[in-house]
Amino acid sequence: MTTFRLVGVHKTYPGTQPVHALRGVDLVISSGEFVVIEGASASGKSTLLNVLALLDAPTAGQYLIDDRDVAALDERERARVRGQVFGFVFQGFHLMDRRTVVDNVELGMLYAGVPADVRRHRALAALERVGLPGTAHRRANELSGGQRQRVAIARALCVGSGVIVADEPTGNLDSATSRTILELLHELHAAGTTVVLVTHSAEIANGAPRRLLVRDGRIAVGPPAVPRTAFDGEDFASAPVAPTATRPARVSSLTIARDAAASVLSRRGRAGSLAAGVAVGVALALTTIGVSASAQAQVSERFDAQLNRAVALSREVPNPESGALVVVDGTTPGVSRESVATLEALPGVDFGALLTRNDSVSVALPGAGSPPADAFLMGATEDIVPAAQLDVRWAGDAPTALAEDEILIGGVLNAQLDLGPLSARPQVLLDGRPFAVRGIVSSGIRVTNVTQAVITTVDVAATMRTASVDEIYLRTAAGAAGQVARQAPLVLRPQSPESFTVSVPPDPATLRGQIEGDVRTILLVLTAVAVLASVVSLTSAMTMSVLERSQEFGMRRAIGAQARHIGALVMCEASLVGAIGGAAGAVTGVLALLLITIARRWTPVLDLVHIPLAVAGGVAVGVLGGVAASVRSRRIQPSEALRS
Ligand SMILES: Nc1ncnc2c1ncn2[C@@H]1O[C@H](COP(=O)(O)OP(=O)(O)OP(=O)(O)O)[C@@H](O)[C@H]1O
Repeated sequence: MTTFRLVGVHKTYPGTQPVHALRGVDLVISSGEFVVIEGASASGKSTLLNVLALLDAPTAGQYLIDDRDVAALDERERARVRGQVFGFVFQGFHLMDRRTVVDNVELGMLYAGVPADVRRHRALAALERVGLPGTAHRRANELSGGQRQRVAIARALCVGSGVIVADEPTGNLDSATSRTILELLHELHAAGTTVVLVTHSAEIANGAPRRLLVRDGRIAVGPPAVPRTAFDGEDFASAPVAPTATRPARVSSLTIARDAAASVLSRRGRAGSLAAGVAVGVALALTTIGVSASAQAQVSERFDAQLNRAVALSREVPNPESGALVVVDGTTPGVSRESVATLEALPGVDFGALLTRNDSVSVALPGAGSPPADAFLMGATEDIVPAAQLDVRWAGDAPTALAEDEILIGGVLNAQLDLGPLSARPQVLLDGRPFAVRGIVSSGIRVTNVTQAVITTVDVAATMRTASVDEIYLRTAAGAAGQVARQAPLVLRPQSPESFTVSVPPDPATLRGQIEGDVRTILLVLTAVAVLASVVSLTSAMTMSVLERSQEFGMRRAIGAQARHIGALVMCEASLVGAIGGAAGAVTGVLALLLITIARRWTPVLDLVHIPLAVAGGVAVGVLGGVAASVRSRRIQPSEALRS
C-alpha cells in the first residue's frame, strides 16, 4: 500500500505581497481512499492538490510518498514521478479538441514510453471502462461535456498507478451529468482506484467516504482515513506502487514526430497559414534565385551577341558604337603622326588620331570690345572626332579634316565668348590671327578640358605654342582594346613603355562579370530579406500558438511529459510546417519563375537541385522560426497553465 504523507507543508507564492496559500498542512492519504477536499474559494484547495500531485513543490515541510521524500525533487524528477503515480482530471477537461478520442487517451502513455500497440489496447479498454465504447475515432470536440470528462478520466486511468486527482471535475457540467461522472469515479474507486477530488459542491462532498475541509491554508476538519485495499486488477489501473528511482522512460524521436504530425494535421487551418508564411519566403527566394540566373544568362547572351557582331564587322567598317578606345598619353612630346601610323598597323586597331596639348592661348572676337578669354590650345589630326568620341555640332557638313584657318571650339568657351549662330560662320582671333569656327565641341568625356579648348591642326598649334603632352586616341575592334592597350606602349617605346599612361575602357568580359555580380548580390540580399521575413513571421506566429496552447502543454506536462518533450514537440511541429511551406514555396517559386521568364521571353534557368534545397530551406526556416516558441513552451509550468 502506498501512503502520501504531508508533514508541516507550507506553500507561499512570492510577489510584492506574498500569498501564504498553505500554512502547515499535516495529512496522510492511503492508496484506495476516496478523499474529497472542500473549502471556500481561495482557501488553498487547489494548491493542496497541486502539491499532493507533484504539480507544484512545497515551500517548506516534508512530503513523503511511502518513505521517499519528494518535496525537494527537481522539476525533471518531479515530472517523472508525477507521470508514474498520478492521473489528472480537470474542470476544463483539457483535451486536444481536434484530435481523436483515442489519441487523447493515449497521450499520457506516450510519455511513459509505452509501445504504440499496447497504448492503443489500453486506451480502448479504458474507453470501454468509462462507458464510451465506439467513440475512439471521433474528434474530441464532437463529444458532449459529460463524454469529454469521461475521456479525461479514461486518460487519467491509463497513466500513473491508479491514483486520480480531480480538480472540480464536475465544475463545467450540469447536475445530471455531474452525478454520472461522480458515479463513475465511485465505481473506479470501488475497483481500487484512489481518488482525491477538490470540489465546491456539498452534494459531491456528502457522498465521499472521507472529507477534508481546507480553511485559510490549513486542514480544519479531517475525519480519520478509511483505507481500502481491494483492487480488481484492471491492467490500466493496477495496484498503486510507490515511485521508484528508475531511469525515466525513453520517448523516441519517432513517437514525438508522429505526435507532432498528428497535431499539425489536426489544426490544418492554422498549420496552413503558418506554412503559407514560410511558402511566401521560400517562393520569393526560389524565384529570386531563378530570375537571377535567367537574367544573368540574358545579360550574358546580349553581351556575347554584341561582341560577336562587333568583331565580325570591325575589319570592314569600323563600328563606332562597339569598337573600343585606347588613349595613349605620352608624358613628353615626341609621339607623332608616325606613331599613330605605327599603332594603326597593329592588329585590332581600326584607326587613330593624335592630339597635342599646347600652352594656353588668348581668344577674342574680331573687332569687338569684349575682353579676350584664355583657352587651352590643342592640335589634332584628322580623325580626332571619331577617335576621341567628341560630340561636335558642325557648321555645315562635317569636313574630313580641318583647314589651316579652321578651328573647333569648346562648348563652354563658345558660351563665354557668345559667338552667335554657327550658320553665320563666326570667326575668332587666336593671338590676333583669324580662324573660322568650323564646329562646337559640346562634349567629349575622354578628352579633359576639351569644352574650354580651341582645336586646330597639329601643325598650326605647334607654330603657335609649345606642346607639353601628346595623346593618341585609338579605335579598336571590339574586344581588342585590352590587347592593344598592352602592346601600344611597347611598340612605341620598347625601352620605356612605362613612360606612357594608357587608359582603356573596361573589358566587356570584366564588365559582364561585374554586372552579373551586381545582379547576383542584389538578388541574394533580397533572398536573405525574404527568408528573414519568413523566420520572423513564423517565430511570432509559433510563439503566439504556444501561448494559446499553454493549457494543452500544461496538461501534457501534468501527465508525465518532460519540458524537453514539449520543446521537441514544438520544434517538430515547426519543422513540419516549414517542410510543408518549403514544398508549397518550391512549387509556387517554379511557377512564378516560368511566368516571369515566359513574359520576358527569356530562357528560364533553374538548377533542379534548388527544388529540394527550397524544401530544406523551408525546414530551416521552420527550425529557426520554432526556436523561440520551443524555448517558451519548455518554460510552461503545469500548475500555472492548468489554473483556469
Ligand atoms: N500562482 C499563484 N501565484 C500567486 N498566488 C496564487 C497562485 N496560485 C494561487 N494563489 C493564491 O493562493 C491562494 C489559494 O489559491 P487556491 O487556488 O489554492 O485556492 P482554492 O481554494 O483552490 O480556490 P478556488 O476554489 O477559488 O479555486 C489564493 O489566494 C490564490 O490567489
